[in-house]
Amino acid sequence: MTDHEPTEPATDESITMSNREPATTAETASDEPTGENADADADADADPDPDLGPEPDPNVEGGRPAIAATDLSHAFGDVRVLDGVSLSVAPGEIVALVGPNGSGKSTLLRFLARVRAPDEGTVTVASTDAGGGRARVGYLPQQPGFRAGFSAADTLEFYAQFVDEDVDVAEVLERVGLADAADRRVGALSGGMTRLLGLGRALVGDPAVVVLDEPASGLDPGMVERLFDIVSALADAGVAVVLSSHNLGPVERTADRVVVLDGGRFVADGDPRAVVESVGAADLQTAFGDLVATEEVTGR
Ligand SMILES: Nc1ncnc2c1ncn2[C@@H]1O[C@H](COP(=O)(O)OP(=O)(O)OP(=O)(O)O)[C@@H](O)[C@H]1O
Repeated sequence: MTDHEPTEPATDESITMSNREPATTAETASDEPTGENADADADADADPDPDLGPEPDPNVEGGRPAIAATDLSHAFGDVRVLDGVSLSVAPGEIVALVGPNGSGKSTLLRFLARVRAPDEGTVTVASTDAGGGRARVGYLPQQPGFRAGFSAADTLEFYAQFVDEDVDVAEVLERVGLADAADRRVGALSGGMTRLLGLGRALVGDPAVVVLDEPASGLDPGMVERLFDIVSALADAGVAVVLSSHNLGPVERTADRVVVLDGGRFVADGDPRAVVESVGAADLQTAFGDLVATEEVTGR
């Protein structure tokens, strides 16, 4: 840490989450527009017995999911966003969540990251080691926010304090393509670079589950490819990855599984080829248009 040590967490939702500790930005701040921070207190409700981890699932490769969401339902006022969706993700699996604007992807990802709890349903994350290691989820929110005055490296050093593992911040910055920007003030980073820093923050401490909300948004084509390469490398290392994206080309090439969310439900769930073939489409982009009923942002 340098002499510019951050004294408080950044300004958005969290990062690498641990059950009950550390006290991260999930508890202290949010990008939620309606004062939902109190919901972070409901994390325990979302994960009633985290030490046990998810139940074995015969549909999941290897038997036991890294993360399992069961029967999640949620409404914002009159708007029912999720209607009984369940999702299990195996270690090393890449699940891409796609859907129209406003279909509830970010909401679902927040539940998976356990920065807030759904009205109904549970989210359970496997412990990182069978003997009772804590269950952690690395999370990139849709709009990562940081203290503008600190450097990229100092920012990750700050978050490294909250994990047990030794963190090589330079290596994390290298992984996400920000090695040359290590000493740059966060306030001077471009939008895409800020997102990459958010990705780096999600990877601090090598969580077994990573939840990425539109990680490719705002990245140039080369960085989009690099982003999906990073995702593939994470999966190869056994990390369960759940991401949302509107970049359907890279999603089709990279994801093991595509889940299409529309109308509060999953309207397709399978490997990209199966989803494309299920509607006789040529590619995922075309299949997406056939699968989703929403023709405009309707508030759902
Ligand atoms: N905190 C909130 N308060 C009230 N309504 C909300 C809140 N968060 C989301 N919503 C509503 O829930 C619905 C789903 O929003 P969400 O951000 O999850 O969609 P999304 O699929 O991630 O959209 P996009 O692709 O545009 O990012 C929208 O109608 C949105 O207006």
